[in-house]
Amino acid sequence: MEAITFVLFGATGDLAKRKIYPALYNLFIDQKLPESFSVFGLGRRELSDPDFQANVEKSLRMFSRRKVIDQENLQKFMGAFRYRVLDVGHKEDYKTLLQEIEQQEQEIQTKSNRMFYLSVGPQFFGTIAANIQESGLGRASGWKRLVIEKPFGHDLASARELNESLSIAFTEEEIFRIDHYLGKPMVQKLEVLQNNNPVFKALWDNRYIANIQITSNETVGVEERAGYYDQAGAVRDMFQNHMLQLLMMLTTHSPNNTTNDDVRKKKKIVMNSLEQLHKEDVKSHVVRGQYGAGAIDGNPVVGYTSEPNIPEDSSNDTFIAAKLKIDDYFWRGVPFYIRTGKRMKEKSTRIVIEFKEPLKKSGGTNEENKKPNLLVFEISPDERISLHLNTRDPLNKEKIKPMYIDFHESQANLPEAYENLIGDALHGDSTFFAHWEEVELSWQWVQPILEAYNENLVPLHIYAAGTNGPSASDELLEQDGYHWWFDQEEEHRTEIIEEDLSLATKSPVLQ
Ligand SMILES: NC(=O)C1=CN([C@@H]2O[C@H](COP(=O)(O)OP(=O)(O)OC[C@H]3O[C@@H](n4cnc5c(N)ncnc54)[C@H](OP(=O)(O)O)[C@@H]3O)[C@@H](O)[C@H]2O)C=CC1
Ligand SMILES: O=C1O[C@H](COP(=O)(O)O)[C@@H](O)[C@H](O)[C@H]1O
Repeated sequence: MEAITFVLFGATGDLAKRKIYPALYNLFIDQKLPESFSVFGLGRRELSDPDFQANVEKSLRMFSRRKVIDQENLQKFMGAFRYRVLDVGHKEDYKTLLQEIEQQEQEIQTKSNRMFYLSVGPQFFGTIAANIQESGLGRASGWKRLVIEKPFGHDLASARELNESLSIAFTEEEIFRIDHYLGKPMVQKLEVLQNNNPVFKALWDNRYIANIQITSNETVGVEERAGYYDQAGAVRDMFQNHMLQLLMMLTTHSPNNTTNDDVRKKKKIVMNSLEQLHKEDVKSHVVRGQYGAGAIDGNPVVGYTSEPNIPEDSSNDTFIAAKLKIDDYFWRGVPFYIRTGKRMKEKSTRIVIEFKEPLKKSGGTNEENKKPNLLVFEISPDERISLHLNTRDPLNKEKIKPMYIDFHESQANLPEAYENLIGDALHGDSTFFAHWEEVELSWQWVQPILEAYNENLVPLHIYAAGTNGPSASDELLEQDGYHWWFDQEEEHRTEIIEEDLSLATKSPVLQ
């Protein structure tokens, strides 16, 4: 791999500490960084190189999935890090930085490949891009790339404006928009699972699928992010990006051996086929919620408007459930229910595919226990694929008994989302990054919801912390004859797992 200079804006920030340094370290240990790799960390505060390196080491010890034990490797890794003061608005800071970077590139006599990672607030993106361009930092003799974090805009208009400002200095191929859900190992498997397993591929459409449910529930509240979150809400923080990306990754129908361009094209097709909501329809398709006081794991927690720095009269959304439809050959008629919320009963990100029930009653069997077939992708906190089937109860031949086929991979050895994504960006592979057209189409779909919220056309349901959200979200499915799977059925499911462990040798297991 060619030499790379990694220029990190926001090197003293929370994201760098919790995600970026551990990801780089794990890539280094896995020998996925080039031999010649240097990091210029940037921020306004004064820091010496040794102090900066000590901070990086602290972050590895706190947040890396691998224990830092090998001193020799650690010293080698640390040797790549230096820190420079740069205020994003000070043009002369960029010039000084350019001189330093050029000097170093000359020392190792290599082509200049520069990756600019903007781990700073989005209000700085445009200024930084312009200054990179103006200072000459963007004139690399090799490649240059820009990695940016969400939020990408506040609505459709601001996202477009932001994109224009980045285009001054970077082409679309050079921009890598991070959506960390796309880096999650299970999400990266969805397309491969579909394409390489005829049993899945054959069933992947409206002939066999009754509905699809995509959930990302969290138990945490707003935490220390009041300033950002009270302006964003669940719709911007999670739905417009992560949730719609999950929908795209699940529903694309791609040929085998797809290139990243194919994946992006297919995702765009899905977004273009989404039935557009009008502001007036939002109320019947979207449930808006905000958590009130309640309990998480038995511990009392305050409601959203009593959280520090949240205005008492805030009508910000901390929960959203929506019903979507994709009007294309494969998905016409299949409802997609998507929800995400804070201060929910459990932390769980999962996709549940509920299959249709075309089979006639099998003669003589008591079908009271019969359940629809379900295919479940658990994305986090654990990774698991499970298939729910019906079989004969060996103890009572007249009865149907649910059976559960389960594949579980230990998270411990899996790379983290940021590791996957930063590794891909260093290699120039943009498959698991959000293309501008997807981002624009996502904002376009969400825009009527933002407007309806703004004009108070959608009621704000207060739900108790530690529950499954407002009952209106259950009604969204009930009116179509469905329910959210696993909200009420936790015990039932645990029971099945335990029972099936005893049958493990008899049951087929997806491995
Ligand atoms: N933290 C997280 O988990 C996540 C964060 N993000 C996004 O990542 C970005 C960074 O977030 P986070 O690390 O939490 O933010 P922090 O507030 O923790 O860090 C902000 C960083 O920006 C630097 N900075 C601020 N103003 C300037 C300036 N004028 N010139 C130069 N540097 C400046 C700060 O350095 P200094 O004070 O030294 O100038 C600091 O390093 C944001 O866009 C956020 O939305 C996205 C997903 C998750
Ligand atoms: O991007 C964000 O994601 C996290 C949830 O991520 P997960 O990987 O833990 O599911 C969320 O807490 C945060 O509000 C949001 O900005």
